Amino acid sequence: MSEVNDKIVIVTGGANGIGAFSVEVFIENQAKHVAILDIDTISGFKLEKHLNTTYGDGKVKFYKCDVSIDDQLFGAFNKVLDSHGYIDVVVNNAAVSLENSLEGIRRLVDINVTALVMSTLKAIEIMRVDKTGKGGTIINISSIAALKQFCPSVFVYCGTKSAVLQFSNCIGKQEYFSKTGVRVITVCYGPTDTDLVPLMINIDDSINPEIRSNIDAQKLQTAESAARGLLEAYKNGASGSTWLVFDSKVTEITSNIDRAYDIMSENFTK
Ligand SMILES: NC(=O)c1ccc[n+]([C@@H]2O[C@H](COP(=O)([O-])OP(=O)(O)OC[C@H]3O[C@@H](n4cnc5c(N)ncnc54)[C@H](O)[C@@H]3O)[C@@H](O)[C@H]2O)c1
Ligand SMILES: CCCCC[C@H](O)/C=C/C=C\C/C=C\C/C=C\CCCC(=O)O
Repeated sequence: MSEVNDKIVIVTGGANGIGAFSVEVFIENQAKHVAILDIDTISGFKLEKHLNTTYGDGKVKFYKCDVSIDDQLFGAFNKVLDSHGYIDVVVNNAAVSLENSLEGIRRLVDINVTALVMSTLKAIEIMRVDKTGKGGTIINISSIAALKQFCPSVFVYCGTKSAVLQFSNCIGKQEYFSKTGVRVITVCYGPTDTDLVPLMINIDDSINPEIRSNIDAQKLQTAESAARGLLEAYKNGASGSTWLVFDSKVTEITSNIDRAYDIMSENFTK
């Protein structure tokens, strides 16, 4: 079981929603420090103040950072390293869902996929035991949207969450983990009550009413219960494992994913 005690943690998109509760759950469980990387300065500074008042000065620091801009992302990692000497855990949580313009779709892919890949690679570089690191954990946030073929839906958003799942599972494989000592775990949330869900809007306006009514019919778990599920995955997950946090219940679904890939590749020769 992996402990949170004394860990230096980064949470991207940690100013609101599930990310904000994830920050609190790590602090509550004795993390040494959590860095919030987010573009939302108002919520970020407010959360920093609230958590430092509740848990003690210096426990949390907000860094204004657009994760899709490499200089800002890597700059924030370097500041955390300069201040604390190490990074133990990175939760790649930042994402957007609004795909109602071509420009918005490009930004969505940049944030949901490219930034998450860059952050993962940077974190591995810092933490890998076969270089100068001492190991660590990366948790990449995917979704039920990667596990089911929703239609109509926000198709690009669903594609980005599948990319997160496949990338994280491949780079998290035991063969690579045994070299780097850096666990990569994927957490897929089910529908959760945050600002992201109302912003699921397709570029094809003709399908938006159906998307909306399908989503409105859903029971949403709370952002806090989603974050508590993340902690369970952190504590118990092996590298390359996948966890579903749906309706406030946490289930390891690694064997389902492996079975699905076995089926999809059954006619391929090795
Ligand atoms: N809410 C759900 O139903 C649900 C379900 C499955 C998966 N997820 C995933 O959970 C994660 C958290 O989502 P949420 O629902 O809490 O969303 P949210 O919109 O409440 O929070 C997202 C946070 O990311 C930040 N962010 C957006 N763009 C950024 C950027 N370029 N750089 C830095 N920060 C940025 C926002 O400012 C915000 O604080 C996402 O990866 C999302 O895809 C959410
Ligand atoms: C991302 C899926 C959007 C699906 C909308 C669609 O019309 C189908 C809905 C059918 C059932 C809805 C069940 C779950 C989806 C609702 C919200 C998912 C949030 C997932 C996420 O934010 O990643």
